[in-house]
Amino acid sequence: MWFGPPGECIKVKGKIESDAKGFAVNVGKDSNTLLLHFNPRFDCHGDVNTIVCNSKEDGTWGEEDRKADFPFQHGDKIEICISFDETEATVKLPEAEFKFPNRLGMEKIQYLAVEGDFKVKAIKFS
Ligand SMILES: CCCO[C@@H]1O[C@H](CO)[C@@H](O[C@@H]2O[C@H](CO)[C@H](O)[C@H](OCc3cn(Cc4ccccc4)nn3)[C@H]2O)[C@H](O)[C@H]1NC(C)=O
Repeated sequence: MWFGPPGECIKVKGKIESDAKGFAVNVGKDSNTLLLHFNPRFDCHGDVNTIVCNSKEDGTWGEEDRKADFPFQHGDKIEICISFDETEATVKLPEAEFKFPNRLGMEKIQYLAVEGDFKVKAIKFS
């Protein structure tokens, strides 16, 4: 099942564990080819309260992009809305929005994975 860019968004609804160290939302072609690895870190890999974004091409990570804002707290129930076009991916949260370049020029995705300390409640393609 392919998911295309024109104005669609992937909504991931869930709850951040109360003792979360970090979680990640990955979208792309498969686990080795990611348009976006969106990885909020509460305390892991030496990062505290930092969102790390990256791409992955044939299994190789790209250049990390660390965001300034960290609009997450332990135990939060959130909805993350991911959309993208030929130039960039957009991650929309209730009070924040993050952009990440579409480095791979991906035009549609067929892979979504949520990992780490996040309890998925619902996933919606709209
Ligand atoms: C300072 C020299 C070493 O640099 C460090 O190199 C690490 C290894 O490449 C970087 O960590 C990796 O960053 C990647 C993004 O650039 C990914 O986040 C790598 O994690 C992949 C992954 C996901 N998961 C599942 C998961 C996800 C979230 C929570 C719990 C499990 N397990 N491993 C994560 O291991 C880490 O971000 C990087 N730190 C810096 C400051 O550059």
